[in-house]
Amino acid sequence: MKTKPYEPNNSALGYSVGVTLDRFIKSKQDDFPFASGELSQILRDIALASKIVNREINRAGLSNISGAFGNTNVQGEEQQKLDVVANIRFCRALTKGGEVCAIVSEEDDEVIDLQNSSGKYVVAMDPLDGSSNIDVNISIGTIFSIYRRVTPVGSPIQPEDIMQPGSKQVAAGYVLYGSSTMLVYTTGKGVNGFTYEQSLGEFFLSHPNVTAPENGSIYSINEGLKSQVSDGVNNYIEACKERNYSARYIGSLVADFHRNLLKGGIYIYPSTAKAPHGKLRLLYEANSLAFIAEQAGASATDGKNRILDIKPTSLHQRTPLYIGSKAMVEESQEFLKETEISQ
Ligand SMILES: O=P(O)(O)OC[C@H]1O[C@](O)(COP(=O)(O)O)[C@@H](O)[C@@H]1O
Ligand SMILES: [Mg+2]
Ligand SMILES: [Mg+2]
Repeated sequence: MKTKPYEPNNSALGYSVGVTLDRFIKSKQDDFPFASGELSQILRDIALASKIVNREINRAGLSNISGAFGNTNVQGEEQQKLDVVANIRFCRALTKGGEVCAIVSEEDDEVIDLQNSSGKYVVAMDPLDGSSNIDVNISIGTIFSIYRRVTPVGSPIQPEDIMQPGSKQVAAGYVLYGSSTMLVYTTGKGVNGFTYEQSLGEFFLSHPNVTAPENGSIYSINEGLKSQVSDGVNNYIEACKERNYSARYIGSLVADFHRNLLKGGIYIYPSTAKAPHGKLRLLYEANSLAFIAEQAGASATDGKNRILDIKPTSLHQRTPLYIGSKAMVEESQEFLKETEISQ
């Protein structure tokens, strides 16, 4: 029998759909720290939940899951129905996936123990970030960090399994529900971004090996906080203005971070008079994005210390955050030091 190798005539297609997230994960599995397939499964579970959440978000205005849930979470913040829905979807996917033993979620005051005697991983997550933007059709996100538990698999979960510094993350990522939906993640070997093709129900590699510009000309801060923040922060923002930098602030951390990561810029949520430890959460906002930032060549500090070096002391701990292009983060720290010295 005559045979021939498969040689598709790609010019007939017009475009190639490219590499799916699933294939990409498989092709990179050997890069993973423990390479047994469990971490790959967690990433798949997160991708699956994000597709469901994406669908819920898209139709929120037409369904009864928009608006407030009528409850406040442990942070004293009003929960939106979609915060609750997203939390359930991600927790369910991670439970059914079978690789996770515990979940830390913004929406749950305590650690969720999945009672999974074979789960080697702990996930910390902000199921829906930027929830004040849900009902006004503005970009929102999901943020996640994955850690390997440190105590023996099968034994009861211990605080040291949960309270690990960000430098111990084995993977982290975010999903941006924006003008298109994207999943961006790292396993400590660079950062890759995938765009969701809704009609095919698949994420495709669209942003291979993301690298952050060394410097930038975008600054992102809630300027309504001006009277509450330090002189150092205000002086740095003034310097940005004098250079005609662009002010861009969406109010969804994932969206603000993503833009600055690709275009070059800095996102600042400093300590304020009302929130001396800042507003953002270390375990499932700052750590995840700091890991991605560093893997892309950017950086993240709390104004003094590298975010990834901070040893957490409480589950929903907050931290100031200066994150983005290396040169901008460094310069902002110089402004903070100068005012500290002159005070
Ligand atoms: O309204 P502010 O104070 O500028 O806060 C905005 C920040 O708060 C957050 O919304 C907090 O996230 P949640 O929506 O997950 O609580 C960030 O996404 C965002 O950057
Ligand atoms: Mg958030
Ligand atoms: Mg949230």
